[in-house]
Amino acid sequence: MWRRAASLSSSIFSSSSSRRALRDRQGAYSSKAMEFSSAEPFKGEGCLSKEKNLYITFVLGGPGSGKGTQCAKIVENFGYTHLSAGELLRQEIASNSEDGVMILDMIKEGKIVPSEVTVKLIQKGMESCDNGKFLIDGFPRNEENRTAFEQIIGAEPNIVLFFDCPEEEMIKRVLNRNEGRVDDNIETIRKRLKVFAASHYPVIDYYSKKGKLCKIDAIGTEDEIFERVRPVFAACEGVQ
Ligand SMILES: Nc1ncnc2c1ncn2[C@@H]1O[C@H](COP(=O)(O)OP(=O)(O)OP(=O)(O)O)[C@@H](O)[C@H]1O
Ligand SMILES: O=c1ccn([C@@H]2O[C@H](COP(=O)(O)O)[C@@H](O)[C@H]2O)c(=O)[nH]1
Ligand SMILES: [Mg+2]
Repeated sequence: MWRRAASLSSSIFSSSSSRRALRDRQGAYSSKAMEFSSAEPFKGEGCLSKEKNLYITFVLGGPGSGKGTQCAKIVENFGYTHLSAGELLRQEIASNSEDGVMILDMIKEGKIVPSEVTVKLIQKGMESCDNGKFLIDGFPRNEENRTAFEQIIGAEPNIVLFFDCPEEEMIKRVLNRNEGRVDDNIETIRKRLKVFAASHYPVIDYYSKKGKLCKIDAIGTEDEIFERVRPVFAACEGVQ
């Protein structure tokens, strides 16, 4: 399940020297599956609270691959804060904010909203929370999202989950979702799948090369899939 695995808990860093310090303090991941080094979490400078130790998981996968469903189980079992980028954007539309109309148009077309807008919403979500353990669901969707997060938040994910699901299964799940989403129709799903295929893989590749990617087979029942996810978080307990 693990290809290699995650670095340790980080905090947020605004300067390159503190980033270097983080790299120095982050222990190398043992080659033995799911065994983390025991280095202490790093408390550094950053745009969020200096007191907060961050442990960030990016949760990636195509539309309908089960990210939200599995995040709910991780929250229940391991006490993370779930920030779904799509949900934050939908809340922005619902609040009639300045960007709401633009965001709605992008979502209807399955396009990726400008990074700055999404990262600011994620930042707000992270700031409003005492817990430093975050699941950031459905983000980053492309390389530009990824670098914007690093620049604005000043942090990298500790681990990246990727729910690997065949297209036919994703289409079936989205069409059965029945939550009234404007993008849950076959026309928009096809567009979302195209965008996913074109932009997600460079991000996945990037984290794979950094040894942070954990690819999960997303076929099976929700509980079966969670049993593949559980050891990832069980292994992180005690190093956060
Ligand atoms: N393992 C599973 N088997 C069958 N259906 C599932 C499974 N996991 C989730 N679902 C259902 O599939 C639909 C999509 O799941 P979910 O909303 O978790 O996906 P998602 O990856 O968050 O999608 P999106 O990117 O569109 O938000 C939901 O209706 C959910 O109940
Ligand atoms: O980082 C993001 C996340 C989402 N979007 C837009 O929202 C929809 C729905 O996202 P879900 O993750 O499926 O809830 C997505 O198709 C994009 O249009 C985004 O632009 N950036
Ligand atoms: Mg979702």
